[in-house]
Amino acid sequence: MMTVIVLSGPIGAGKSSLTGILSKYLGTNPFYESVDDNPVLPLFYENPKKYAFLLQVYFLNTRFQSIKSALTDDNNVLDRSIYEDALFFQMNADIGRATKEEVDTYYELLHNMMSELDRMPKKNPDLLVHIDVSYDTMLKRIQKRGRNYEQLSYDPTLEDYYKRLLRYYKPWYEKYDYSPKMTIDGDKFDFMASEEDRQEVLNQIVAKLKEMGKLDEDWKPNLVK
Ligand SMILES: Nc1ncnc2c1ncn2[C@@H]1O[C@H](COP(=O)(O)OP(=O)(O)OP(=O)(O)O)[C@@H](O)[C@H]1O
Ligand SMILES: Nc1nc(=O)c2ncn([C@H]3C[C@H](O)[C@@H](CO)O3)c2[nH]1
Repeated sequence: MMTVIVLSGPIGAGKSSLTGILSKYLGTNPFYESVDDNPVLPLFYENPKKYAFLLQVYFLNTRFQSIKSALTDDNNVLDRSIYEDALFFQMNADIGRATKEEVDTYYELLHNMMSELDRMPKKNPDLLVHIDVSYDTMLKRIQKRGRNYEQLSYDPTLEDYYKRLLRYYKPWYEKYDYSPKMTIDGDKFDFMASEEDRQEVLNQIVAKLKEMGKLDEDWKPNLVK
């Protein structure tokens, strides 16, 4: 059975990490967001006002490409949903980093591209797994990962940007209804360092997939790599 799982959550929540862990466990394919190979991301952090729109179009394009492959392929796990793109752009527009014309053009393009998905075998993911984190956890992980342009030492106004992002995520997740959804407590579970925590998180996701009928009741991971 073809199952598409999408991860969501703020910067540094652990989406890429969990995408890797989960896809390995389920024996499916991971699809990653374009970050280290993204030529616009450093430009954006250097000059957000100038590059917010370009970055948004860049992400929309790469995300659309991975959705097209993921929705036609077998079983997949996607690192971040396309539904979060509008959240990012709305927030950037609200703090004056995009003009009204850019916002309108972006939304029209987004809707136009999303309507193309109607032709796909499936339009929405089967499950959204949201990683919930506090500001402190988010910041710790951003520091641990160490991308220069995401550090507060690079730009102290990022503190406000990150706190604002967390505020935008709450209502976004509550409203999200394109598929069943579940939350992982990213403050509580250190699924990178603790084997026990990792297993607990995987168990929660597997239990949800079983409850949804996406995995058989007696499903066991094939741990032979
Ligand atoms: N649950 C966790 N416990 C401890 N460390 C974690 C956890 N999740 C992620 N990390 C660490 O935090 C850092 C950020 O994780 P990751 O790159 O997976 O985040 P992300 O949500 O994909 O971020 P982005 O939105 O920026 O792509 C990495 O160094 C990772 O090892
Ligand atoms: N402005 C903006 N809009 C987006 O849609 C978007 N999606 C991701 N990102 C940034 C966050 C992390 O630094 C980095 C990795 O997630 O990329 C975005 N930034």
